[in-house]
Amino acid sequence: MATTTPSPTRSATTRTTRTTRTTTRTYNDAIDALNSLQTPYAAIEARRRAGIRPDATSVREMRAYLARIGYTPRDLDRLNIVHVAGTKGKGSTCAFVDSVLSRYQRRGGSPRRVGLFTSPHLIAVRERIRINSAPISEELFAKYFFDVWDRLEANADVAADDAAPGSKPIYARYLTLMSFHVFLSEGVDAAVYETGIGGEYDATNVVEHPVASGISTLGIDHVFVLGDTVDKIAWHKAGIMKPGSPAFTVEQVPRAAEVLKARAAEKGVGLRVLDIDPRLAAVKIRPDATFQKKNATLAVALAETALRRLDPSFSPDPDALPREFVDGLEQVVWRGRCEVKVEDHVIWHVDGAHTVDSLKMAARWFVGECAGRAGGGPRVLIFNQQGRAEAVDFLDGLCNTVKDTGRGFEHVIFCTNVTYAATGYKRDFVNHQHNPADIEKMTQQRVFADRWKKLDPSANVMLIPTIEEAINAARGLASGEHKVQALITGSLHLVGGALGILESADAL
Ligand SMILES: Nc1ncnc2c1ncn2[C@@H]1O[C@H](COP(=O)(O)OP(=O)(O)OP(=O)(O)O)[C@@H](O)[C@H]1O
Ligand SMILES: [Mg+2]
Ligand SMILES: [Mg+2]
Repeated sequence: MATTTPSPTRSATTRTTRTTRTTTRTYNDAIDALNSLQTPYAAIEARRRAGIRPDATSVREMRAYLARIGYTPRDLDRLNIVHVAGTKGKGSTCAFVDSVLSRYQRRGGSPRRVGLFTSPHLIAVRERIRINSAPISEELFAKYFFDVWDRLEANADVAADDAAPGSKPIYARYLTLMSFHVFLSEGVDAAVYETGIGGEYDATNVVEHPVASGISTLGIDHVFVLGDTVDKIAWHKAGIMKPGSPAFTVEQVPRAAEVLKARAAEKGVGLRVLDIDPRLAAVKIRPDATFQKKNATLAVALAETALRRLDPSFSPDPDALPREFVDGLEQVVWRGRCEVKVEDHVIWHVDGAHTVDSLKMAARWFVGECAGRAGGGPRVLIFNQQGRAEAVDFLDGLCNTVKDTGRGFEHVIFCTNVTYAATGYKRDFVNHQHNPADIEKMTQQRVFADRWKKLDPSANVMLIPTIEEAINAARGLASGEHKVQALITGSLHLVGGALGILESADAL
């Protein structure tokens, strides 16, 4: 083991170096070094102002980094990758596929080991890289993190035309690169990959021969990077379809469907558009909602395709899903999505939705849960979405979906993503991409509050600095026999911080 923590070298994509020098290489050292690879707020703003959008250089750069750590894209074929893009439902679809494959894995035979790569993380960075459904340990994370670090430095000049010599990939790309090293080193033979942003130019798109590609529900998100219309967004997502690999999607809005079809034809890919799988009628999908059945439908097709590749004797039954599929779908664990946690005085509804459409979905789910209960104490919303000005427009659908039931939120709390009142952020949540002054002054939360007061003048709107204090404020609203019915939503950072507090521990 080396005795010094490396400090990040200067690079085209890394602008500030914040790594603290220590003499060990622990998980915390790895997270500090990783955090130093975040593009700082000022640089993001400069790019935005200059209108710089991602292009093919990002995938070329990933190939260069892959070479520096000792792999070729061909090596990735050993991972038998299922690749998923989409605006919403990527993570859920990937979790379903992983859960099904893990059931086959546990039975023995094929696959021998299942990898899952998802983003963002909810509670700890290491949950983005899982083996047999479990986040890799802190020790393993630190080991592979610094392996990659050292290899990048030792081969700093390899493929110098495609990635600046001595540079390191930015945060999400580093984790993508590291996941390949983890999975290849640990003998994973089936891996499920969620794209980060988009598809065509996403770091995961260095994969050339996926076993199957899946495109989940498309809608509007990340407009600065991907474009402001659903057809532009669909173009990016369609970039994960590869000649020679089957591709699947679900019913989409017409403009998105057209683009997917056209790009599939261009690439010579047979794209199948799936209706909700009738075999799911016998499966308890949670939540019992159309969007989740679409995710499950896509997952079934992807898992069947992967299993057929891994085990030539596997043949899907058109009439019923095998036990492993049913168990995998029913018992999947995908935290922070449609979770209910019951305390003495509060029923918490926790969902990481953070787009216009998914927030409406989350609101409908909340209303449905509340409707199932007699009486019901005050309705409380805890909301945040940091650093995205357009997030104020997320509020209309959320407010109206609940209000349309005849009863809106009586109390609405806007807080920042700062976890704790006393100690600030957990290391895994440090985010240099936000303007610290905005968090300090609660600039964004004030805009949210003003909008909500217009949407629902009868609501009691509060601004509270941290997640911890927001949770305590909601608890303080309980009175009498009826429990507070609280919805926490708007951001996975918020939801991850909240789960950590509600479970008074690392909820992983
Ligand atoms: N198919 C869908 N259509 C609309 N909303 C969805 C769909 N699937 C999930 N959601 C909503 O979006 C939230 C996030 O789901 P999930 O983590 O699967 O999405 P994702 O595509 O991975 O999102 P992210 O952009 O955070 O990576 C869920 O909690 C749910 O409210
Ligand atoms: Mg997203
Ligand atoms: Mg996700």
